[in-house]
Amino acid sequence: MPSTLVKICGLSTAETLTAAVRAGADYVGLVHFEKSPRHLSLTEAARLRQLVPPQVKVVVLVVNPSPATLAEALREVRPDVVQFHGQETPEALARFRSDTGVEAWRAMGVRDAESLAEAARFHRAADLLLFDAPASGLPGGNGTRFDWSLLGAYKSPTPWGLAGGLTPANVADAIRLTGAPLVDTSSGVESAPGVKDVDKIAAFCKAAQSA
Ligand SMILES: O=C(O)c1ccccc1N[C@@H]1O[C@H](COP(=O)(O)O)[C@@H](O)[C@H]1O
Repeated sequence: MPSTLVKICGLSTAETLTAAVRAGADYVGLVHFEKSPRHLSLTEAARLRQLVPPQVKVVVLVVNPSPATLAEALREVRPDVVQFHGQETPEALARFRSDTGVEAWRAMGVRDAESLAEAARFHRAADLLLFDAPASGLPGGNGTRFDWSLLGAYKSPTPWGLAGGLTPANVADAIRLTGAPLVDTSSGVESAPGVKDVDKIAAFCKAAQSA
């Protein structure tokens, strides 16, 4: 079985970004959302982007961005992926992909089995569905998990990933229980909101890669 892909999100310093790359993360996430403790200006995100080697993909996270912000993010940061973490519609995502050729991920809050049925609306529009806990306070990045057993028998024509409250201590169980092909964490590798911890980043990657 191929090993689980790992995304470390909300990186905001050169030291922690480099730690994620060294630990073998497949994706590194840069948050552009002013209400987040992990927010980066596009200039800061562009500077960090330059430190990422070609084998690691850069994800820019946005929440209901304006067309101008989205265009500027693409121009400045040149991400491999844009992670949409708001109420973006399937039509908007499909248009984004055909206009730009950039990969589009859509985060979905999972409350119950119904939520997974709703995700089907995005099957042709998104490159990947990212199942996260429902929004509380922020649209994401709250360190809360949902009932992983909902994904136990999940089959999808669209690639998908698991997020929400994942930590070095629980990620292996999460992978075993859900079979997630990709796992994504932010709060779980921090010492305080917005402050990444290099040891936790290394422990998370190791636990996910050996699950
Ligand atoms: O990280 C944030 O501040 C954030 C803000 C707005 C939307 C999403 C955000 N983070 C993403 O949410 C999931 C789960 O995060 P956590 O591990 O539970 O903290 C993940 O994709 C984060 O990148």
